[in-house]
Amino acid sequence: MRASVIQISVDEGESVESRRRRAAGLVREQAGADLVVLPELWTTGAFAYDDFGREAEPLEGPTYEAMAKAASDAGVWLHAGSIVERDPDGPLYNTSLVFSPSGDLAAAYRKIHRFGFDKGEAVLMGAGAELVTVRLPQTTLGLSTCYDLRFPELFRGLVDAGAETLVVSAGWPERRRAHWTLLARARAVENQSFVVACGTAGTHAGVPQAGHSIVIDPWGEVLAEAGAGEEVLTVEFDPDKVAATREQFPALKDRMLGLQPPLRP
Ligand SMILES: NC(=O)CCC(=O)C(=O)O
Repeated sequence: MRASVIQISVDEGESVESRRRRAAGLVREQAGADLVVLPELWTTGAFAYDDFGREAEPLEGPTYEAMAKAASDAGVWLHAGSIVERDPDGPLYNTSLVFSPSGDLAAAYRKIHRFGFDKGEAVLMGAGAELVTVRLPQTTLGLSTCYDLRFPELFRGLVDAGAETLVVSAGWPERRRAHWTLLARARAVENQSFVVACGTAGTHAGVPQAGHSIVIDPWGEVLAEAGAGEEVLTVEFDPDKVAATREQFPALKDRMLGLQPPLRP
């Protein structure tokens, strides 16, 4: 299986419209890949909170249109990263879109863990409530977005739902790059799954981005890692390695579910 991870640069100097055109062009160039992945909120930038309201779009808005067409032109499964979704009956959401090679929407995932504590995304957006997996011919994807990476129970839930390849679409800052790499590898090892983690390059809202998109196998080995700048990371991997790893080292079978808190303080 061949995956292309598009670590696009998100900088204020470029308009959203221009970046949308460029992203669509980069997706088209990946014809022949099985899976193409874009990062979180690459239209506005994950930290450009002041732009969220202005750039919010309906689910089937301009980014949806451009990405559906790019997926079908390239004939690839496309995780199109996330958009600021304006729900007509509710708040804004940080919503990831996955398209099939015919350009049909296969899944939408609303980010569950919002970043910012008591500001930014955490107050500007609503929280998703549903885990989302997507069945591809070669593997089952489990979807997550950026800050979700810090919450292992989300990934365990995805594995319980059949995920074998955990996709992390992110806009992770350079300041915490060590956490990004460490957590991505931990999620791969503890879930005996591939991790395909796509971040952004560039600087927006004064926040330099980490880049360093990374693809990790179920044993925790790094198959490919990007640098800091804009880059398309291409990697081949064997999806059967998930079943083989889980069989050879069946740690997932030793889970002790329903542990109780101590009886005495
Ligand atoms: N966009 C995000 O979710 C940022 C997450 C982050 O910076 C962190 O977890 O650290």
